[in-house]
Amino acid sequence: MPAEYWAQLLDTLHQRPRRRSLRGARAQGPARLLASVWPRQHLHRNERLSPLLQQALLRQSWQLRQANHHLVAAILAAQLTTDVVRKARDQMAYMLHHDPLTHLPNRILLMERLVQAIAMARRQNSCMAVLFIDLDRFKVINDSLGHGMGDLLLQAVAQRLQAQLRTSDTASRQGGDEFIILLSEISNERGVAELAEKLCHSIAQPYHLNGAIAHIGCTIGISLFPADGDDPELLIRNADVAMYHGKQRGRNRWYFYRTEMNLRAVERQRTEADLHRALRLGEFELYYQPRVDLASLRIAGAEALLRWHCPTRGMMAPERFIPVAEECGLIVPIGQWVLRQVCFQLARWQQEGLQLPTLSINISTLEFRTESFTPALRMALADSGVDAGRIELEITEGVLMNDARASGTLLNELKTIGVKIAIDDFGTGYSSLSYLHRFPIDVLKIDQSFIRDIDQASDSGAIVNAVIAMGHSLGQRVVAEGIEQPYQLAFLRQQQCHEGQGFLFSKPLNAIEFARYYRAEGQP
Ligand SMILES: Nc1nc2c(ncn2[C@@H]2O[C@H](COP(=O)(O)O[C@H]3[C@@H](O)[C@H](n4cnc5c(=O)[nH]c(N)nc54)O[C@@H]3COP(=O)(O)O)[C@@H](O)[C@H]2O)c(=O)[nH]1
Repeated sequence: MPAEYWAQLLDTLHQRPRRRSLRGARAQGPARLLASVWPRQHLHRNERLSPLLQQALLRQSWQLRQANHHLVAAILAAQLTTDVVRKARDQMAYMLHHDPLTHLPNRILLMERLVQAIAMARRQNSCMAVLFIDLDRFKVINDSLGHGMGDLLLQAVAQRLQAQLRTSDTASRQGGDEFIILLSEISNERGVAELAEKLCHSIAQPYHLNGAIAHIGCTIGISLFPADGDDPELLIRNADVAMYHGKQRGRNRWYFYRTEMNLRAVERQRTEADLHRALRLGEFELYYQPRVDLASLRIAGAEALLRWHCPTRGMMAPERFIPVAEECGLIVPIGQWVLRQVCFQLARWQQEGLQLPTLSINISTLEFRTESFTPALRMALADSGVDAGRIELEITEGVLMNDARASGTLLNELKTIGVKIAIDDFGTGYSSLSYLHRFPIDVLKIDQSFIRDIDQASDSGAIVNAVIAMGHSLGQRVVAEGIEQPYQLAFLRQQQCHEGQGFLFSKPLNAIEFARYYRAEGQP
């Protein structure tokens, strides 16, 4: 055994450092070395170790090896534990930074990368882009095919997005059907536009999901650094504003952010706040547009149309505020106000001897689907004492066909109340003819776009003819909207369209003007 071995062994046995005293002895061989540290009686005269000591040393040596093995095992165990901990830590970090469904980076990771990309773009005096992507009509897929299919679709969309990007770009999912892409190195707007176009095209290709085929589009809003913002939040917000703006224009397209869009968003918020006040302070008024029986040219009824006397912005047409009211849910209390107002106006006119046969009301999707709708209608009818048969509810095709089964149930309930049902803007939406036949519908109102282009030779003329013929055969009254010209009236009368409405007869009038107009026509 080398002297060093024995020296280490003795160090271990005595558990104290002996380096100083050993230094000199080491050079002289094991016996000298031991003699320097070990009591003299354990050495033979020829300076060999006594058997007793040899045994003790071997035993200690063996114990030391055992101790070493335990130490190695402990180190290995510690190493294993560290690996498990590291793995768990890595997994947690991954989960914290990624969307569990698509495995794309989530908002946290995107924000980190945005911060880095902005810093880099600043240093290099370069540009970058943020693309806010929202799927069009994803809810319809989710509702019709189920949430499982919806999840598969989102995963497929994530893959298609990633397939179009470079490794330096980041595609992230924000939740729901919203994705954000960070393009960290862009040369010009044109390149971004081309990529956005490719993304729209790719997303719009059919999806084969567990045997079903789904179609979906997307709307993309784009903001650029540094032109549209110099921090992550602002870039995302402006891309979102551009996307939101796009949703209202035309879907499956991309839109660069423009400052005016933000003004529009601010305007929308202001409208929402003002609508609350309008309801509270009674700033709404109903106007009435006569509906004329085209055979006799006598007034057969009227349509109630909402107007808002906004103290700061003047008279507001419904197109400026109904979409906002629908989005924020205020259309429900506004609609209930309209219902009561219409019923009480009819009752008032009746007391004044004005016998208007029918008064129609526009009903929005949200109102129609709200549970309080039929109770509110019943109450308005009961409180005003008006005959339900004189009230007509105008509902669009879209409202009816979006959950046709529930629509059928609700329409039947409305029929038991006794009100009439009209399909508004007929021809512009999607209707299944079999449902049209089964639903208890009294009136089809042909959309004014067809009347505008009416002409014996035009497609619109052919469509109008077909709707009139269908109405006749299904026993439904057909009303043409937007009659402005005598030739349109002549065409409709020739085709035996039942009723018409439009500026040719009268614009919408307030209640006093309407009563005057009605009496001037010589009607009771
Ligand atoms: N949920 C509710 N929606 C409502 C209510 N009141 C109105 N609306 C919705 O707003 C839409 C627009 O209404 P308005 O600006 O009043 O326009 C109506 C008419 O003024 C217009 N019209 C009528 N005749 C003509 C014409 O000859 N030419 C022409 N260019 N426009 C004309 O059409 C509108 C009526 O259309 P319709 O409802 O399809 O019969 C309105 O369409 C409602 O959707 C409300 O109380 N609640």
